[in-house]
Amino acid sequence: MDNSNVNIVKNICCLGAGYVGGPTMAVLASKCPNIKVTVVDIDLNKIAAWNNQNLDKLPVFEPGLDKIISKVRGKNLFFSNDIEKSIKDSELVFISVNTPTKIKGFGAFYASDLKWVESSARQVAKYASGHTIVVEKSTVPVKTAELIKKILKSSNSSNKKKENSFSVLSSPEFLAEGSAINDLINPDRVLIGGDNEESIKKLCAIYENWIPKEKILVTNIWSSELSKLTANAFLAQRISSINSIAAICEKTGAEIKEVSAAIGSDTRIGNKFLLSSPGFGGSCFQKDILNLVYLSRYYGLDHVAKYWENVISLNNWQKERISEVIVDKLFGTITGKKIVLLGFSFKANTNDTRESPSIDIAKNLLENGAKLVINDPRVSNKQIELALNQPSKEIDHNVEGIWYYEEDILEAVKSADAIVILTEWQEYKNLNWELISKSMRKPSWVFDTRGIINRREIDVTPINLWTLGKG
Ligand SMILES: NC(=O)C1=CN([C@@H]2O[C@H](COP(=O)(O)OP(=O)(O)OC[C@H]3O[C@@H](n4cnc5c(N)ncnc54)[C@H](O)[C@@H]3O)[C@@H](O)[C@H]2O)C=CC1
Ligand SMILES: O=C(O)[C@H]1O[C@H](OP(=O)(O)OP(=O)(O)OC[C@H]2O[C@@H](n3ccc(=O)[nH]c3=O)[C@H](O)[C@@H]2O)[C@H](O)[C@@H](O)[C@@H]1O
Repeated sequence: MDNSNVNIVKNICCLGAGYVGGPTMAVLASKCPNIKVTVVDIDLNKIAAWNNQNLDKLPVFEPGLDKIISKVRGKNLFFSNDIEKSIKDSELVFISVNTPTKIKGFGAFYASDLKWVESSARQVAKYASGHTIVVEKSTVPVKTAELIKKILKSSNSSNKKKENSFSVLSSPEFLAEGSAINDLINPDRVLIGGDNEESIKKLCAIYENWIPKEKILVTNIWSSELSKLTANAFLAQRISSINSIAAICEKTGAEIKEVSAAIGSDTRIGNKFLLSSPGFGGSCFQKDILNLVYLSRYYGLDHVAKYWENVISLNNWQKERISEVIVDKLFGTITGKKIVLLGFSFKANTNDTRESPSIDIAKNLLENGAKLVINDPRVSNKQIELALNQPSKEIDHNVEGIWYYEEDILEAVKSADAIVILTEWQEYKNLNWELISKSMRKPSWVFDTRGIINRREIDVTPINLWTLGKG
């Protein structure tokens, strides 16, 4: 697209300072020094945390993020509570707010709750001045842009004095947590959906500051919205597919890593996203598939809905079956047994625990009376308490179904019956198994749900090793 004639956008506002808004705007600001970027949020504590001088206290842990923040914060990147002024001053507003699954009302447990998107659109309608480009960055159901357009339009008709105009674009985000900075700097593609050519050109011109033109795809707005849901559904489907095969490996003596390598070398299949695991977590895969299921049902496509719903049921089964394997190997009962969980975030290199498989597995083990010791290099005791909905409690020999947090792994494993590796943190790849084995209760077990342990290092100890997807 030829953008040579467009007026360059100089002020951008982003509504939502979360896992997407924060890192995305930090990279955008660092690549576009002439654009002033202001990130706002209704959560005042979050904005305060983004402004914290101690970069270890940023609300999002993402490798490389602290360096970028230290370079651009206060120069052309600002985190602010002043939503009104930030919108008023901006020619372009990104909506990057949460769109979780509804938990009540029509469509509960399937549809996305769009109340935050709606409130964002209302804020823009109220405070914008002049022509404002509104860009959906949140993942939304197809046709959400219509809702945003209606809200923006109605604000004009209800306020005769205002002479604002709006155009709405979709530009979904494809970053993955833990690799967000690299994903934002070198994306496979950037997607822009819309019908207002002038606005599309302006957004293209921003991205072209660092992204090659050929990677910027322009589609109609509904294709853009649907592509985001589809991308996540396909990625999640690969994980459920490989996890289903891992279960067959365990029964037959095949090895999932070998199978993944064998099928992944077929270029039509590709070698990425074929790691078996305790199941996919994160705030989006399940939510976005449920959204697709809801959409399919809405349009009477029951077969399509069932097809995608099975990706989630396999994922749920994976977490359950791992919990069952643990109980089974520990002589059918874990009541009062000390089990160490290594990893609570849903994947390595993030402090995010949303929908982490560790949550369901921990809950299953607690229900069965285990005494859990939980370790994670980036997740705090408080986050785990919230996720498990149960306060931590020092081990009491008379109480079952309790857990506590332990920073020191060697301390955690003392007298433990089992260790379960749930997140593939680098810290867990090079543990001293000889030392660990000495302080565990015998017979001791290690359950490796990520396939990260070197079997030879365990073989020289008395530990029994169970590896996911290995017969
Ligand atoms: N987390 C991820 O890796 C990815 C998320 N997404 C999508 O991006 C969207 C945002 O996700 P996250 O950043 O993870 O959510 P988040 O929950 O971390 O952040 C959303 C923020 O928006 C704020 N907010 C809500 N309503 C607001 C309003 N009216 N004005 C200003 N701020 C408001 C919330 O207080 C919250 O801090 C979701 O739709 C998600 O599906 C897309 C790609 C990757
Ligand atoms: O919309 C979103 O939120 C994002 O969702 C995912 O990103 P994310 O959830 O951050 O992380 P992934 O790397 O996709 O991992 C998701 C889950 O799948 C698991 N996984 C991933 C890859 C794999 O081979 N096996 C596997 O079990 C991970 O451990 C994790 O629990 C997508 O990869 C992003 O493109 C998308 O933007």
